[in-house]
Order: sequence, then structure tokens, then C-alpha cells
Amino acid sequence: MIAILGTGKMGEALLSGLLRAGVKQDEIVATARRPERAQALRERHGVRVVTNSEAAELAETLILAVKPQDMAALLTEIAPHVPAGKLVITVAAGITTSFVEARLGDEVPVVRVMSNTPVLVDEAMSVISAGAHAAETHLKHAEDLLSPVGKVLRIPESQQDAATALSGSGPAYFFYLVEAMVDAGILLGMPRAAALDMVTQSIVGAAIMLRDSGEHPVILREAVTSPGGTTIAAIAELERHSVRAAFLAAIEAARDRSGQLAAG
Ligand SMILES: NC(=O)C1=CN([C@@H]2O[C@H](COP(=O)(O)OP(=O)(O)OC[C@H]3O[C@@H](n4cnc5c(N)ncnc54)[C@H](OP(=O)(O)O)[C@@H]3O)[C@@H](O)[C@H]2O)C=CC1
Ligand SMILES: O=C(O)[C@@H]1CCC=N1
Repeated sequence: MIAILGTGKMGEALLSGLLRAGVKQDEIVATARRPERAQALRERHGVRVVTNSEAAELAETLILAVKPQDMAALLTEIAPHVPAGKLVITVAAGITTSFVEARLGDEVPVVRVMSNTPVLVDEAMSVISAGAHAAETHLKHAEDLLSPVGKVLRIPESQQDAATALSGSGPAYFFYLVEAMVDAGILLGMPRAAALDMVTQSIVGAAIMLRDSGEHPVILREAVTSPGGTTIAAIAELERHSVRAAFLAAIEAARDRSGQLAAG
């Protein structure tokens, strides 16, 4: 039995992914804080919604997906129900495996995961790291759960905050870029729907080329950039506005914020 504790946006995305991957409805339970949220989860997914302590008792694998600020309270609540035999998987920015181990007891195997919202379309990027008591079997189990909903990479826990900044938050940067490009289309007099179509298809095409061609992004960009042409006129403006430096600073800020989150 798998339990998802704190089934909000990310928890529900994982829940739906596990169901699509073939986990049966009676092999998974969820928890929620508000009755209306519990009802919505039951109606949408046909799973049982139980209390946190029931979930911790029932399941061998616990996926904790509350906000970082809510993690300490949740761990205190479930601690009496989590013996060393259970696997605890966290999906929370900034929450270290030692933070969890300190509250659940010494021997509990913990795997820290940072995934992202494309889990909803089976295209997640999930990075995983083992806590002090997580063995190869625990990492493998976490990989098996996450692989059907996207790509999984093992990384040292010291890189988790950086990964949170890059791929956990990553989709938001692309949505932001799309918004900005659609605004540019509007500025040029393009109807909004047409601009959104053009930008969306461009980002999908570019993403698939990047993933499937194996080419370096510089090569792909150079192939679009004709001497004296339109693309270089745009890139000159991006450079003039220090867009690359803005990305470096932004992602560094996200990494730093991830490191602060466990403190609340
Ligand atoms: N959104 C994203 O793109 C990503 C988020 N994450 C991580 O996932 C985690 C969840 O984020 P997200 O899904 O966006 O946040 P949400 O607020 O949507 O989900 C958290 C859910 O947990 C519920 N909750 C809080 N405390 C308890 C409790 N004690 N018992 C049961 N349920 C509880 C909340 O209830 P209520 O609805 O009442 O507030 C809420 O539904 C975070 O730690 C975040 O860092 C990771 C990767 C990407
Ligand atoms: O913004 C956040 O804190 C979460 C973590 C990664 C993506 N969203």
C-alpha cells in the first residue's frame, strides 16, 4: 500500500500518475486537510482518503507532499506510526533527509525527491537522493514509482536545492517565457490566440529537438541564427538586457530560497 500525505497540486499529480501507471485504487490512500478537498480526491480518483495516522499505519511507502512549512507538524503527527520498516519519500523543497530522520526516529529509510508539475503529462523530471538509512532497494523502489511519470535521476543530496531551482521550479520559467513572448506578439498586433499557438508550438518543437537530437543547445540556436538576419537582431536585444545574467541570478535565488525553507 502507498500513501500520499498532503494531497495538494503535487500530491494529486503524483496520485494520478501512479494510477495511470497501473497502481490499483485500493493499493493507494491519500490524506487531505480539508473535507472538501478529501471529497474532491475521492470523486476524481476513486481512492480512499484517510487520516494521516491511518495512512501511516496502512502503507509501507509514505509519500509526504505537504508544503515545507507544514512538514514538521506532519512528521510529529505520524512519528508514532512509522516504524523503521517503512519507506518515507518526501517531495518538498528544502526539506533534508536528516530533518525527517530527526523527527521520525533513527532507522527510518528516507528518500528525498524533487519532481515537477509535468508529472501530470508523464514528463516529470524527478531527482532523488538517499537518506542515511535508505539502501539501494529503497532508491530502486522510489525510481520504480516515479519512472512511469517521467525521467528519474539520482543526485547527491547536496545538489537537491540546486535541482529544485533548476527543474522543480523550471516549468514556471518556461511558462513565464511563453507569457512574455505572447505579450510581444500582442505588441506586434497579433491576435492573442494565434500568438499563443505560435509560441506554444515553437517551445514544444524546440524542446523535442533538444531532447531527441542529442545536439547541444548552442548548435541548435546557431542553426536558427542567420548572419544579418532576424534572430541575431533579437538576441542582440536579449544580451543588451542581460537576460542570461538574469537567469543566473534568478536560479541562484531559487537555490538559496530552497535552502531556507525548512526553517519555515
Ligand atoms: N508545485 C510544484 O511545482 C512543486 C511542488 N513541490 C513540493 O511539493 C510540496 C507540495 O506543494 P504543492 O502541491 O504545490 O502545494 P499544495 O498546497 O497544493 O499541497 C499541499 C497540500 O497539503 C495539505 N496539507 C497541509 N498540511 C497537511 C496535513 N497536516 N495533513 C494533510 N494534508 C495537509 C494542504 O492542505 P490545504 O489544501 O488545506 O492547504 C494541501 O492540499 C511542497 O513541499 C513543494 O515544495 C515539488 C515540486 C514541484
Ligand atoms: O515554488 C516552490 O517552492 C515549489 C518547489 C519547486 C516548485 N515549486
